[in-house]
Amino acid sequence: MSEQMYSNSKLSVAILGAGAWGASLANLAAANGHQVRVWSRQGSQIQAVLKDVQIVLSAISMIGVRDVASQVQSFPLSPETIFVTATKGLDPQTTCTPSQIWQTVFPNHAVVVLSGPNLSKEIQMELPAATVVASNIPTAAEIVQLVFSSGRFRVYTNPDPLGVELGGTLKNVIAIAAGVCDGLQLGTNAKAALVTRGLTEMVRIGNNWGAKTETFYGLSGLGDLLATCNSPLSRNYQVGYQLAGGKSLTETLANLQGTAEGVNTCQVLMQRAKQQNIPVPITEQVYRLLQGEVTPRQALDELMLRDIKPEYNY
Ligand SMILES: NC(=O)c1ccc[n+]([C@@H]2O[C@H](COP(=O)([O-])OP(=O)(O)OC[C@H]3O[C@@H](n4cnc5c(N)ncnc54)[C@H](O)[C@@H]3O)[C@@H](O)[C@H]2O)c1
Ligand SMILES: O=P(O)(O)OC[C@H](O)CO
Repeated sequence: MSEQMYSNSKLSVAILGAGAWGASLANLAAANGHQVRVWSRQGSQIQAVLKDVQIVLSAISMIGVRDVASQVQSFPLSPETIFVTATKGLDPQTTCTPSQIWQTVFPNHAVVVLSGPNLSKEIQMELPAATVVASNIPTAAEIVQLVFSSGRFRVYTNPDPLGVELGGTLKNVIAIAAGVCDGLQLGTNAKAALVTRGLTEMVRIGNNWGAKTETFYGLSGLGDLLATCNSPLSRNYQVGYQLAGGKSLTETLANLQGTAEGVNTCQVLMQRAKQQNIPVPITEQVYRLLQGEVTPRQALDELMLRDIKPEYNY
């Protein structure tokens, strides 16, 4: 496949998942003149949506990715079909990322990760935004870049799909902590410290996984961390904010519109951090808060009263 071949052509795109993010991405591709079909488990037959498509984009919540990938596997697709994953989560059974699941199920296809500071409500309002598409196969990322790029959605390519994917996934846990920080009215200094040390924690986990440090300082890492930690539109931020206000996790999730992936991601991360011996103090306090083991104030004290140490181990 070549980018040249695709640059002026209108592609056939299947979007799996008709939630907030799937619908927004469908609108962006359709606005560029591509033929877009959307599938959701409540609606049309998956077979009809997949027929003759060149791109399959998944915006399914993490909980459904493995099942949907194996459903897709039972239908014939051209070997040229590119898979794009826009899910920000980790598989609880294997700790795999969504792209690792898609690549395992479709080992001979190109897989592209799409991730960035992309609060879907703002994108639906046609406000300007930027994102990143990353793949081990650069031409596949370039094709996906062309499908979604427009005057209101600027798409960058990146050669580190794991780093791009982990940035979008790990920041959700820090966004829960940021919601707690604002809910407790801890101030701007505290928030700056939390987000900065949160980024350090993301880099530490990402490096252990094999991702590149510099990717976390780009749009899909720092960019998405800033967007999610500073916006009440973020479901993950909302979870932390409600917990700080004294609501239980069950009550908070019952009233939440859409998916807050950070809740599940936090459990998976703790499991992996323990196995790999990675220090993750913020994630650990978010985990204990979600488990009901500490109050938001106790979690804050635990973080502040750890042994003092250098900022970096150079
Ligand atoms: N909303 C955003 O601003 C945004 C932006 C970027 C990335 N994301 C990521 O995209 C993913 C989806 O987010 P969303 O906001 O669209 O969530 P949502 O809750 O609005 O929609 C989730 C979609 O996944 C489907 N789904 C859920 N469980 C399923 C299952 N078991 N089998 C099949 N389908 C299932 C739902 O039917 C729905 O179509 C999440 O991983 C999220 O982190 C969201
Ligand atoms: O609503 P959230 O917390 O899932 O965040 C949405 C996006 O990930 C922001 O980029």
